[in-house]
Amino acid sequence: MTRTSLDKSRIRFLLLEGIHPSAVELLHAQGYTQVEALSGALPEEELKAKIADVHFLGIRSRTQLTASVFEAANKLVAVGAFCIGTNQIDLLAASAHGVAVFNAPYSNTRSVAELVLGESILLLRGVPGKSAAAHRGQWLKTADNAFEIRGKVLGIVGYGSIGAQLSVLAEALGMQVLFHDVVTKLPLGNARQVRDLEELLSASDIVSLHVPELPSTQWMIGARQIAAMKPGAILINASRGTVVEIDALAAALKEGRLLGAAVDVFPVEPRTNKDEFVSPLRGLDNVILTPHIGGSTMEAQANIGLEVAQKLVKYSDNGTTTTSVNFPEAALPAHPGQHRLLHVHRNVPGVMSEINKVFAEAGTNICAQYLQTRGDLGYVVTDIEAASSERALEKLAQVPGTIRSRVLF
Ligand SMILES: NC(=O)c1ccc[n+]([C@@H]2O[C@H](COP(=O)([O-])OP(=O)(O)OC[C@H]3O[C@@H](n4cnc5c(N)ncnc54)[C@H](O)[C@@H]3O)[C@@H](O)[C@H]2O)c1
Ligand SMILES: O=C(O)[C@H](O)COP(=O)(O)O
Repeated sequence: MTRTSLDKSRIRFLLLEGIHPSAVELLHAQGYTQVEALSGALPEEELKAKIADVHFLGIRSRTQLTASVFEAANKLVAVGAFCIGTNQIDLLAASAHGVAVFNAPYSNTRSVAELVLGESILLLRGVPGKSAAAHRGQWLKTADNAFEIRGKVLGIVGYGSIGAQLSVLAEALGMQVLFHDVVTKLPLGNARQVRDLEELLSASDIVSLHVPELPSTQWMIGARQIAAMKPGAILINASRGTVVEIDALAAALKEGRLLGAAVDVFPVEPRTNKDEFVSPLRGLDNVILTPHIGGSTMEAQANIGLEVAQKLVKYSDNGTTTTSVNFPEAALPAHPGQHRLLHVHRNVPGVMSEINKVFAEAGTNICAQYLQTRGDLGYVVTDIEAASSERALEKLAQVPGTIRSRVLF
């Protein structure tokens, strides 16, 4: 088993938001025994108090990692987002504190696409309303406003991992797929990229949103865009709650301008399963409301638990940062018999020469050295003989521009 400078039994992991037990099992199997796993997200002040002693933090979409949280996280080495989205993390603050962030970019793609397709079929048949009525004792047997999915036009906004997967599944059911993306994308199957959002909205029977939370996607579907949709169309949002103006959607549904909607993500979501869900969409029978469970399947969660825990272990054990969302990416080999110095610094001229001066002045022989940069961040990894590492680490920490340094052996 690889060792780290800090004994593994002293490295503390905090996992929030009900991360799948596969993560804990993997961490234990790799020798990390100090793992605390909690079921919900923590309010900022509680999180700040708790994070002070934590080396690795695991979260999902609910935990807000603000600059102020990173300020309080003196020992934090890395964050694992056990999900796709990383909009809940201030990535600039993470980088400024030398904290690497990892996520699971593909593990729940299929789960979201399947949910959206299922909801599309149910909404086209008016099932949510008919089911709600049946629960109240009403028998709404009618073909009015009930349609097959075959031949309908699906408009996908954001043709990334989820949008593209949905496109393939939808075509298998006989749908015609249009998509809008800010990037020109190779269409899969017979899908077609349209000129702009307006064209997609006016041509689609179902519009499904799959964009990340960004300043450019905030409230991108408001009253004007909903008015541009076909009368009787369906809107599905399983992306982020800030993408749709929820009051405008509620108004269109109440007025019967849309046939229905399915919403999985909300501008404000309860922090835990014990908190109340409040939304203007509550009580509308033609709306499927789900508690942000697009990616919540046993398959996806078990895979995500393993994938992200593995990334954290690799970074902890040997410094590898492959697929990090904010760090320079370095795929590092093993370093048997040598000590490995990891140095995170501001990417400005002169830092590398200062670092190598430290080794030259101490007469330290460098066995291997790897450098990667990304934006303002530089990451240099140097393997040296064991005898010189303690002194070298001390000196490296004093190099101007240093953000963080540690040693692995
Ligand atoms: N409901 C859930 O449980 C759940 C699960 C997984 C992901 N998500 C959300 O879904 C989002 C999409 O996931 P993904 O894996 O497909 O991401 P992705 O990065 O693979 O794809 C996003 C696509 O959106 C496009 N895009 C960005 N800005 C756009 C804009 N203004 N207009 C049009 N297109 C734009 C990008 O170019 C990209 O092709 C995630 O960021 C996350 O927020 C939700
Ligand atoms: O970004 C994601 O992967 C989804 O929003 C799922 O988030 P969750 O892990 O909090 O369910």
